[in-house]
Formats: sequence, C-alpha cells, structure tokens
Amino acid sequence: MLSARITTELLELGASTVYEGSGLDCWVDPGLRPVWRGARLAGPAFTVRAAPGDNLAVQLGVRAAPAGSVLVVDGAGERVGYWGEILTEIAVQRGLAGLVIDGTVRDVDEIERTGFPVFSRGVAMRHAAKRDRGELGGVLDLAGRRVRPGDVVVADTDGVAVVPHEQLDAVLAGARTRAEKERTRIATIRSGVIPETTAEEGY
Ligand SMILES: O=C([O-])CC(=O)C(=O)O
Ligand SMILES: [Mg+2]
Repeated sequence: MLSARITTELLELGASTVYEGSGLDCWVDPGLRPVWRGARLAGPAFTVRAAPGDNLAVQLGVRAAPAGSVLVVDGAGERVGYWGEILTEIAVQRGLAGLVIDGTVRDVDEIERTGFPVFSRGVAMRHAAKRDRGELGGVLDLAGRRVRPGDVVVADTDGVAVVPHEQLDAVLAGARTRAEKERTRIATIRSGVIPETTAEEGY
C-alpha cells in the first residue's frame, strides 16, 4: 500500500511525467485505454494471469487483492467481458484502487457511475468462461511489459506506466524535477518568451 501522500503526488504528476522523469522504459502498450473519460489511478500492482477468455482468475483476484492495490490482469488481449458492473461493485467495496487489464470489459456506463478507474484494451460483451483459476501474484508479461506484484502503476488519460517498486523513490525524484522544469518552461512561454528548442537538452 502506498501512503495517501505518495498516491496523490503520483496522480498529480501523471503517467507521462512519471514515465519521462523515470528515464525508464516503463510505458505500457498504448492500446490499454481508460474506459471512461477522466479515469486515473495510482497504486501497487496485484497481479492476475487469466486464461484467455476466462475470468475465474479475475473473480478470485478481486477478492484477494489488498485495499489500495491496482488489479493488473493479463487477459492475453482476448475480447470477452472479463470485467463488469458486479466485479466493480466488489472492487469498490473492497477499496481497490482500480483495474488495468490486457483484455476487454463490459457494463462501462455502470462502471463509470461508480467512479472506479478501469483501463482496458476495449469493450466487449461476449461471455467470459469461469473455469480456469489462472494465477494470482505471479510476474506478468502485460502486453510486452514486465509487471511484478508491488510494482507501482500510474494511469490516466495518457495511458499506463509501471514503475519497478524498488525504484519508486528515484523515479519520484526524477518526475518532480521534470514537473518543475515544465512549470518553469510554461511560465516562460506565457510571459511571451519562446525558449530555444530542446533537441539536445530535453526538459
Ligand atoms: O459477469 C462477469 O463475469 C463480468 C460482468 O459482466 C460483471 O462483473 O458484471
Ligand atoms: Mg455484468
């Protein structure tokens, strides 16, 4: 569980700034998008590997994940309703921070009404089987990005970033520096001064 202060700071910095400030290749496949406008989340990953087209592992994961954690599900990009209104209601009751799934979800109007943040590869109503227990708490290959339990997930309109948990302090420091430089640069621009290009220096 992250402290409320760190969670708030990560949400304010945002996924792109956390990624840029990290200097790491920690972006996740941009095909994973918020299912409702304004969805955002930050928290440690609770990992779930679901069998393709089967959501029993997800049903187990939503009951096992600790409060404050982000359910991160490898659904192999399969187009079934891995997640919906009922699972969202359970997740809200249990105090989970959100869901990131390489797969699709359904009941999106109802999900939005709860305010529970969900990032998925899209929306599909097709029934998910409920037979295979999959794996909870393993290391995932989430659409090409390695995610370990406890790695820190930050997601917003720009997409999803995953920070290796042992590097969180350094990443936060880098992201703060980045955000400060951006603020200064924007203030300069708003004062009417167009700064030099950043081709070499970056910002
Ligand atoms: O039925 C399912 O497994 C997924 C779903 O639509 C819900 O949670 O409401
Ligand atoms: Mg449903």
